[in-house]
Amino acid sequence: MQENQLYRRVFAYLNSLSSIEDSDFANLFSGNKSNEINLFIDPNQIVVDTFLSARVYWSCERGSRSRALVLKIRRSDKRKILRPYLQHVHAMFDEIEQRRKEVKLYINAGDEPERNGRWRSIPFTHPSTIETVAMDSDLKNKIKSDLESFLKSKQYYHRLGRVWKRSYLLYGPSGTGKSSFIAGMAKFLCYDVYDIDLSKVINDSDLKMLLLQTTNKSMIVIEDLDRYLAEKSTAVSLSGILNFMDGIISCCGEERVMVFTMNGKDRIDPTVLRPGRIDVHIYFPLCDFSAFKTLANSHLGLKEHKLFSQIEEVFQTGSSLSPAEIGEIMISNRTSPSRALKCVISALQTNGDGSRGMGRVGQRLGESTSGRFVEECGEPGSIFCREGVHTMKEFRKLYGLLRMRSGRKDSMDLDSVEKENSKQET
Ligand SMILES: Nc1ncnc2c1ncn2[C@@H]1O[C@H](COP(=O)(O)OP(=O)(O)OP(=O)(O)O)[C@@H](O)[C@H]1O
Ligand SMILES: [Mg+2]
Repeated sequence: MQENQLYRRVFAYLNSLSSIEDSDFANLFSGNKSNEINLFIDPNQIVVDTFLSARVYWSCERGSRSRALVLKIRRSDKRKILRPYLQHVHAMFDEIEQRRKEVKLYINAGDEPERNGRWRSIPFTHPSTIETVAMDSDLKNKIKSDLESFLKSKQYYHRLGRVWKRSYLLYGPSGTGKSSFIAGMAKFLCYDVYDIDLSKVINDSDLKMLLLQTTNKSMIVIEDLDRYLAEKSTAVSLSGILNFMDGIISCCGEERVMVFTMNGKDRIDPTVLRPGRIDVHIYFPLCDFSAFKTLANSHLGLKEHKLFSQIEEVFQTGSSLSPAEIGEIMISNRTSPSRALKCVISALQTNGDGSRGMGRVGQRLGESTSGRFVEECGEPGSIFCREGVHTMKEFRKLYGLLRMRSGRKDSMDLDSVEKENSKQET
């Protein structure tokens, strides 16, 4: 049921051979870099390769449900070169991968039996990195060193008889950078991302199958797990999720990082959150003054400004918005940093009681035609004013059934990280 890794390796190796260009026909695909064109072996095409002065012939066969690569070697050469040749292909693949250095995003498609496998991939070009996400710098460094020590811990996990995998929960209100951080983690690890859409998973065993079809060195992501569990909007049962996270099936692959996101973990069954299923908890808070300064620097190029003290005071009254909301105000007003800061102040003051709706506010920013900020910012023509923003009152009216206090705890499960770090090999 698992993808034959040798197939993937040979396929990549063959497509890197110059002889593929000499054949009468091949498939042409545009690459990820501009002007890049890739040649892929075509069914019935024969690609010739040479190894230790022997010639070998590859062809590609495609049935309705399977694909195969066929290797032909002269009988007299077979004993001498077959194994070393395949080892050579393995080694070359590692080099190609190293050069490729492109992270892929896999998405689970609906059930299409005529197609091979359930995952579809595209190059993962999300622009976020760990560095571009505004968060407490100590916490960021701890997460980075946790990831680094995971990468180095193969022997350690094996000695313990544990699967070499680690699970992270990113939780916090909408628009606080959880998805962006996932992209940053994937790039930091150079892992492919398998993003599981639970609404497309047919049942528990389908979820297992998806897991079996992921590769090593990959990050498996389930976003909004709390919503799926609360709304029961997936055909997967709670026990299906638990087994996926830590069941016997999760041992069928290694070097996996699992990442789950939630808006809050209060309503989650504690068995989901137990160590092993979730090793590290990372809280993504609403914007505080320090995160605001990071955003002002990255979005407006401001390290200091005379309005900063006023903004700090507003934050001290308990007002807050998500980094997505503040970032959006800054982007829309980036031609005038002072106006951007004034707009941030108005937005924070409008949200002055320190609590806020925690619906998916950040994602709805573009939908309003509210002109409220037009007067407040005195810039009737700006894009931000015309298209960008609801007032917080309007947000609440629309989405404000759920409210939450904007606590600011540094909630990574540091105990477990530190205990483990101290044990891990360097
Ligand atoms: N901490 C942050 N630092 C920098 N940019 C941020 C931060 N949080 C959010 N953003 C920006 O806001 C937008 C939304 O962020 P993102 O999708 O990562 O939020 P999220 O926490 O996943 O939200 P949701 O819970 O609704 O999925 C992105 O464009 C992102 O760049
Ligand atoms: Mg998200």
